Amino acid sequence: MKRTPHLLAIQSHVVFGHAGNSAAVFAMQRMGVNVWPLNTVQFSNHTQYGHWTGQVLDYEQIPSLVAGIEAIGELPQCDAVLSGYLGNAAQGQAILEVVQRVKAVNPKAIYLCDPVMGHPEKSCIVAPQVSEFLLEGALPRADVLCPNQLELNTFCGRTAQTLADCVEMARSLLARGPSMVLVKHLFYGEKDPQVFEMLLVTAGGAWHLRRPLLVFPKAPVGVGDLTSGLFLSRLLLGDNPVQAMEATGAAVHEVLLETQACTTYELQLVRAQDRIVYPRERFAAVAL
Ligand SMILES: Nc1ncnc2c1ncn2[C@@H]1O[C@H](COP(=O)(O)OP(=O)(O)O)[C@@H](O)[C@H]1O
Ligand SMILES: Cc1ncc(COP(=O)(O)O)c(C=O)c1O
Ligand SMILES: [Mg+2]
Repeated sequence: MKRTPHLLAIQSHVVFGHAGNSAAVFAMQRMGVNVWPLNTVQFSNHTQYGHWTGQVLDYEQIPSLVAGIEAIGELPQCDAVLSGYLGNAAQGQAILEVVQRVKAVNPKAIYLCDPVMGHPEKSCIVAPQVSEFLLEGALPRADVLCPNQLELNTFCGRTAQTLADCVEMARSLLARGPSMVLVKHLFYGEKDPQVFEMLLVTAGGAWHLRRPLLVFPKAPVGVGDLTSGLFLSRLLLGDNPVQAMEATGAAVHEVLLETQACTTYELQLVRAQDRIVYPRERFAAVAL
């Protein structure tokens, strides 16, 4: 029997709605992965509502919780660490310690970093110094990096104008640490406004995926977290990076179609659960 992979997911939790672990955990479990959620914050709701209540986890809890798992002998089962929304930069350093610990007991384990940097225009609020941590601390240590366009631009210190720019910029990150970069959403000067585009770059090549751009009164939140979580899940389940990108694009599209049909701001993950696993449509990644 094929072993079920285990994944330590370190990102936000929201009591109401879907962002961070609250967007990704259920979908990753539905895809067939054992998820160990470790919540960096517990907020009432995601920050794009403009106000929220709740707390940031004390950063020392992160290694402490992982030490607890190690003490019961289960840490070597951990196949991957995912990090996303951080409550502060100290949590980031704590996660790097955890990655080191996991790799010490399972050298095959991978670290996927979704570098959630915040987006003041979208009211995505992230603590100060988190961006510096992601640029200096996380990038060199990540095996897989899943930025959105704004985050890619920040890592590279320039704004992409063309698709060729995006490819070049993502490739430049391969020299700085990760062996794989998935840009979850491309946005550049010459972009076709009718399509939603993703880009995957590895040492072996670059692939471009196009799926329909859907119209929402207010863009749903948590899409990036869902994308990173599903991409890592598919890799752990044995997909090659291109297959993982295609499966992820198709699954996320199904969630967004259901969300659009229900006219809700929050992602319709529960209603779309079967289609996350068995999407009706596939979008082929094209080698560039
Ligand atoms: N097919 C789509 N049509 C329209 N908007 C989309 C689509 N897929 C994702 N989005 C929106 O695009 C934005 C970008 O998401 P993405 O770059 O994946 O990550 P992040 O959520 O980290 O910014 C999100 O606001 C999301 O709601
Ligand atoms: C608490 C929390 N977690 C995670 C995110 C990241 O969400 P996204 O997947 O849209 O990048 C946000 C965005 O506002 C947030 O408020
Ligand atoms: Mg994001």
